[in-house]
Amino acid sequence: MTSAIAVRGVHKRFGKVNALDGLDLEVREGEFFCLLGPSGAGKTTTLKTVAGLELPDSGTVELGGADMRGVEPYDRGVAMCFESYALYPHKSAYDNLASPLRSPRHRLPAAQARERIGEIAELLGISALLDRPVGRLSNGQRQRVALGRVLVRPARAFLLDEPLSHLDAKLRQQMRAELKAIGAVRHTTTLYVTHDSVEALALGDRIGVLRDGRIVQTGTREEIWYRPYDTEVARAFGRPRINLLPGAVTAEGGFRSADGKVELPIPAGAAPGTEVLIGVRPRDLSLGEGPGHQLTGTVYVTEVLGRSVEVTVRLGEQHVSLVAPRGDAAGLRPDDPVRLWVRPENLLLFEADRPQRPGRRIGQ
Ligand SMILES: Nc1ncnc2c1ncn2[C@@H]1O[C@H](COP(=O)(O)OP(=O)(O)OP(=O)(O)O)[C@@H](O)[C@H]1O
Repeated sequence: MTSAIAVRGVHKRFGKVNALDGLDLEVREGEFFCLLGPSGAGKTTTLKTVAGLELPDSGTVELGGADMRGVEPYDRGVAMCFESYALYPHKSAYDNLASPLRSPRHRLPAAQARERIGEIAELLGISALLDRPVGRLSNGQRQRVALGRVLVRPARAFLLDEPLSHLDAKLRQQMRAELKAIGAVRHTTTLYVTHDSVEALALGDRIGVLRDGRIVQTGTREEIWYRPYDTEVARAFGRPRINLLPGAVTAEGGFRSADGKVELPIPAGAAPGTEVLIGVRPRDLSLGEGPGHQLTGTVYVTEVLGRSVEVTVRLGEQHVSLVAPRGDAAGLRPDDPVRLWVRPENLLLFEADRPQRPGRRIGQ
């Protein structure tokens, strides 16, 4: 099957900065693909390269199987929404939404245009603002108009650059839930850029993790969550963050922490003496006794997170955090002894981190 978007071996330099360093990316037809990466990873440059607003130094961009070399942005048929949105400040929100439908290529009869705009405005919660000049809207309202401007016209793909970043937390969460339900989005290949892993997990049919201008891992949320490529990917997903205990593989093939206080069987084969990190997510550690590996420690601190409690436990010289239902953690005080348990399948094993090179996961 041809990919809707294929980026192959793209390099892009700005002076001394290697913005894209051999980027490979494939987005399938109709897929909602999230590109996740920290600031400066090359997310915006990737979108601009697909849109044709930046030209690769080398490598290719294909849309629907066709090489885009020499094809102008306007002729690529993609619709892009920038974080720094370009709107007409003196025109009304309605006119801003309508302008793409007045271009020769996407012209719609007035009644049909009104219907389409009404529908998108409704879904984005901006119906009441349509008569207002965009210059007098809040940042969050303006951002929704900018998103609407992209979604209003048919496109072969939507390229969205942090389109919810200016919304307050509540609206952002609500829009996140609604965005994928918008008919146009459901039926159109979407490449969505974000630095927010919660957003990527919530929205992405698949997620591509971008680092230093290259994709380090592509997968479904389950693949990225359960089989992270390395410690940095593991740390990027999940709050509180994954616990990573340093130690080494023993002569018997188990794990012993660096301080000698924690011993665990390991989930994958690794040579004795190998320096490793054993990873367990806070929600996979439980208080008390259960069908898994048992650990003992003392309470360091507890913090209420709504209906659950984050408990930080001292295990030897290390701290681990776990998230427990409020009932289980009620009454725990600093220095109380506690027992913990973890299912063997929830342990992840990584090579030790080295400078500039996060430890890779060991095992299948
Ligand atoms: N036009 C440009 N001129 C010079 N350097 C640039 C230009 N555009 C991007 N860069 C540099 O290329 C690198 C990647 O930038 P890019 O904007 O793609 O990252 P990003 O992942 O989108 O970051 P952010 O989340 O901060 O927007 C950065 O180091 C940036 O400073």
